[in-house]
Amino acid sequence: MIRFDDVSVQYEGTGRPTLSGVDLTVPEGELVLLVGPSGVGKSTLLGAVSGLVPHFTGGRLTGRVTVGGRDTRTHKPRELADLVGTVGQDPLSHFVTDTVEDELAYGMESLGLAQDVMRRRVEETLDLLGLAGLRDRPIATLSGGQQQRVAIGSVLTPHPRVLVLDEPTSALDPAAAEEVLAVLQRLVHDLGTTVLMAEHRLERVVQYADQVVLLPSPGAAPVMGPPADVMAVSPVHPPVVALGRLAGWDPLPLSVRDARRRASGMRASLAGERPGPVSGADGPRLPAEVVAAPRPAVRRGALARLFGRDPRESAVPEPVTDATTRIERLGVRRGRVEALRRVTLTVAPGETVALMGRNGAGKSTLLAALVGMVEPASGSVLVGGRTPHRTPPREMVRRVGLVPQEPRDLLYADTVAAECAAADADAGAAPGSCRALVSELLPGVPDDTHPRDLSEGQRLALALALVLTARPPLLLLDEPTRGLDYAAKARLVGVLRALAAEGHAIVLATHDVELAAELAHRVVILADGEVVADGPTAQVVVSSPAFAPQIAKVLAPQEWLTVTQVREALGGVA
Ligand SMILES: Nc1ncnc2c1ncn2[C@@H]1O[C@H](COP(=O)(O)OP(=O)(O)OP(=O)(O)O)[C@@H](O)[C@H]1O
Ligand SMILES: Nc1ncnc2c1ncn2[C@@H]1O[C@H](COP(=O)(O)OP(=O)(O)OP(=O)(O)O)[C@@H](O)[C@H]1O
Repeated sequence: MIRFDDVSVQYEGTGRPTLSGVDLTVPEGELVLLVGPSGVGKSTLLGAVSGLVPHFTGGRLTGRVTVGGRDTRTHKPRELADLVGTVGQDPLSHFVTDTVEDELAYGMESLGLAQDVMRRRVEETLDLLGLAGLRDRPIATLSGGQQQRVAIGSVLTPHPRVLVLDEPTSALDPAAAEEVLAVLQRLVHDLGTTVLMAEHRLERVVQYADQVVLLPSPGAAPVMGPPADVMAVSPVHPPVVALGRLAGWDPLPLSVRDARRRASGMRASLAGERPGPVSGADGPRLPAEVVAAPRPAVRRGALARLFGRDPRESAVPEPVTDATTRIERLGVRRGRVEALRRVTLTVAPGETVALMGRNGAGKSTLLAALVGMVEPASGSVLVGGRTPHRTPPREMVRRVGLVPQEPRDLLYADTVAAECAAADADAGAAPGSCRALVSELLPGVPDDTHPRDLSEGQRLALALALVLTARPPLLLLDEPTRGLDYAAKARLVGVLRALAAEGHAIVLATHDVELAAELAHRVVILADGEVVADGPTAQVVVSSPAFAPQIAKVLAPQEWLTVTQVREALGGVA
């Protein structure tokens, strides 16, 4: 159904091709998963199928890509619309209408489908993706995960024969991700739809794949095969595969269920052991330049963007008195929605708290309240002794830094180097501090690249580095692992642990249960705007089918959370 014949893609201004001599066949009616490290060219490969590469991205494509027999170089994306449905990494940039219902109908309207067919499919899709309650909502007021569901729904309604999905579950809560994957699997099994999907969170998807395509490194030939075979050699793999490799299980397990069946011996060997602390397994990994920098910090450009004001005017340093973040009986309204209700929470210096909960539960709203971007309807918020929404941004930035869900919101310069130079200057940090952080988080990001041309993971690494350069006492991260591969995630964990050890308080809103297990001292679960659980990570997540990491599910009722803990307890080597 999809064929690549000797395909290479090279972007302008880059020294070497991103894809080189790719030969690949995706058969009709299969779900094929595309995996590989951040920035390796997954989005580029998907773009060549939907025709976005090179028509919209620029660069030079040689060789031939055909979908259902149509050459994507001679057919514009518009001329493939009846055949291929595409969801990109940034749903916001794809929306063409204003409301949920209109967006679901748009693709069918452009294909000229009959009114009654359109009506029926919109209703079906609203139900299928849990969007019925949001049908009249302006898309701009939806949470990140709600938007991602609309983006997926809008490509399903025209019933294309081929679906091309770039990280379709990156903003979804664990249950929503399972629902979406079940829908995709049904399309593949019942309608013979062909699905080509890139995803970093392999723990969510690998068990659904018929075949896996691995791009091992930029420009290298892809490796394609049955999931277990590719996982045996892949540098990116989910925790159950890491556990299987550690134990030498053959065939490798791909799902929690497979691993549980194999794990009785391992459970017995671990019975007398107690899980070590998850944090602290790796030493601190802050680059020297950053550790050496004095702690100050105004991130001017970024703040002007976030707050609509430039906080440069007279940044007079003053001591931060109360370092504990205190939220009491906080209520926040957004439009007609009561986004937070009676939320009480404290975060002490040195503590890392993971905020979890379904899409739309209020996580981003809580982070927005901590930086003063939304105003409480009731209750109080204190950060560094100040009430955020009443405090000038130039004073708040010395107390709190936010990496938003969409990293693009922080980027405004023309090159990576210029962004970093500005961040160093704003933070009063040693020149090179920000750059060292980018390289630490994701090596291989070129200095002169325009931030617009970075891959999703590279862009996130840059945004993280910009905020981390200022080393704010309270660091807020909204879904910080979107687009990051496992290695980049491990490096992020190292940097954040080092910051926590230095006394920074960290709050991360995340759907990434593996990240929470690795990093968080405490997990707070929000449901419909209220706190429904708040406690030590192991206690909160181990008993939760939605929020438990894979290792906890495999080894329950024992309280193991990560492969590193198991490896250390068994005293073995991976
Ligand atoms: N329009 C462009 N112009 C120049 N370089 C680009 C462009 N688009 C992507 N690149 C570069 O090509 C490489 C591959 O990017 P791509 O987005 O395909 O990677 P990816 O595997 O999807 O990454 P991620 O997992 O982080 O999403 C990156 O180094 C990126 O900086
Ligand atoms: N401007 C707005 N007008 C109306 N409702 C809004 C607005 N902004 C957010 N909401 C609603 O407030 C609720 C909380 O949104 P929030 O973005 O805090 O959720 P979240 O937990 O971060 O979700 P996700 O996991 O999807 O990112 C959602 O139901 C959302 O639709």
